[in-house]
Amino acid sequence: MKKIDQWGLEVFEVNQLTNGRPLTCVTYMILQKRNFLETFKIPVPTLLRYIGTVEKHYRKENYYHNNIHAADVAQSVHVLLSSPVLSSVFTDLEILAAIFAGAIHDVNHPGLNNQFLIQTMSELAIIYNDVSVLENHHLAMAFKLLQNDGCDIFANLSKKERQSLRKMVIDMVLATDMSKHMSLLADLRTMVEAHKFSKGISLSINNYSDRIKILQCCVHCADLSNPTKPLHLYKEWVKRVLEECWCQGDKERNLGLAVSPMMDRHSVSVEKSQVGFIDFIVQPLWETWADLVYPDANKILDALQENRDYFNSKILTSPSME
Ligand SMILES: COc1ccc(C2=NN(C(C)C)C(=O)[C@@H]3CC=CC[C@H]23)cc1C#CC(=O)NCc1ccccc1
Ligand SMILES: [Mg+2]
Ligand SMILES: [Zn+2]
Repeated sequence: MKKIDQWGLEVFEVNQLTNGRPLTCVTYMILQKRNFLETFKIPVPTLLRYIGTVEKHYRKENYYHNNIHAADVAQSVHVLLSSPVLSSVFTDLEILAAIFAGAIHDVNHPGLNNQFLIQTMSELAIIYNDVSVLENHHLAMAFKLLQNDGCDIFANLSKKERQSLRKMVIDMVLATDMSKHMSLLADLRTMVEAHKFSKGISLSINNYSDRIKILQCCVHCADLSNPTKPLHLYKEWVKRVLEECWCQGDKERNLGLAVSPMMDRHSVSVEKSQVGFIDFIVQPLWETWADLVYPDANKILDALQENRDYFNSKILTSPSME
């Protein structure tokens, strides 16, 4: 139980121990730990039925975008929102929404990215008119499953709470679309700069757009947290994400489509691209988040630096080793 509060939970072990139900286990433990089952009158059987159904709708055949990733993101959100700097900032409803968003944020992911779905004019791209196709699908699926018999975990929330939670979850999951990354990061930077002037005053944000911005970044950070975890976990995620990308690359090649650089198993240097991923995407986001919650995320930032140095050192040695 106490491990549920730690950064770097052995989520692959949890997957083994739970016979492939890490999401159900982790989500239950988090809500239990936060006493949300009482606060929001969520009956345990209803929770297990709903989250068990959601877990089944994550595709186990995906190397990366599966229920283990969902459990990892939900638990990472839980730890990030436990940051002392954020302790009295968010309401229980906002925290419930963020953990729920983390748990469902990739449900029924096809193991293909938006670009592929759009280029092949897939059913999903037609339904969502090429706009955040995957992210809209994950949301629609998650809320649809709530309507299954005995699955409405939010049945005992007030109408107002249900509407507010639904809006926040939609805003958070849509923000996990990487095409939104740069604008989200720019907004977070602006907020952190503004906050620096109100030195010392604890993070007091009273308008929805600033509050949701931080929650969106929290879920986005959790979604991009692989490089900040203990190296053995990070390496397992790299293996999985590349395997999934290369499967897509193979499909693109077979369809005569241009193979995106990251998807080509013959071209990518794993180490070089990981360093690129950290330098261009992960580090800028995490140093801004670490600024916001200073000093609570310093250890995470150090782990990121160590992992980057590890992959960077591998680049320097591999050419000469060949
Ligand atoms: C654990 O590694 C990873 C974990 C996740 C991702 C994700 N990438 N993207 C985009 C950035 C291509 C997504 O939209 C995915 C869906 C949502 C969030 C992030 C996901 C990429 C890698 C990687 C890598 C890797 O080795 N070089 C590839 C790379 C190098 C430089 C810049 C971008 C990618
Ligand atoms: Mg996603
Ligand atoms: Zn994800």
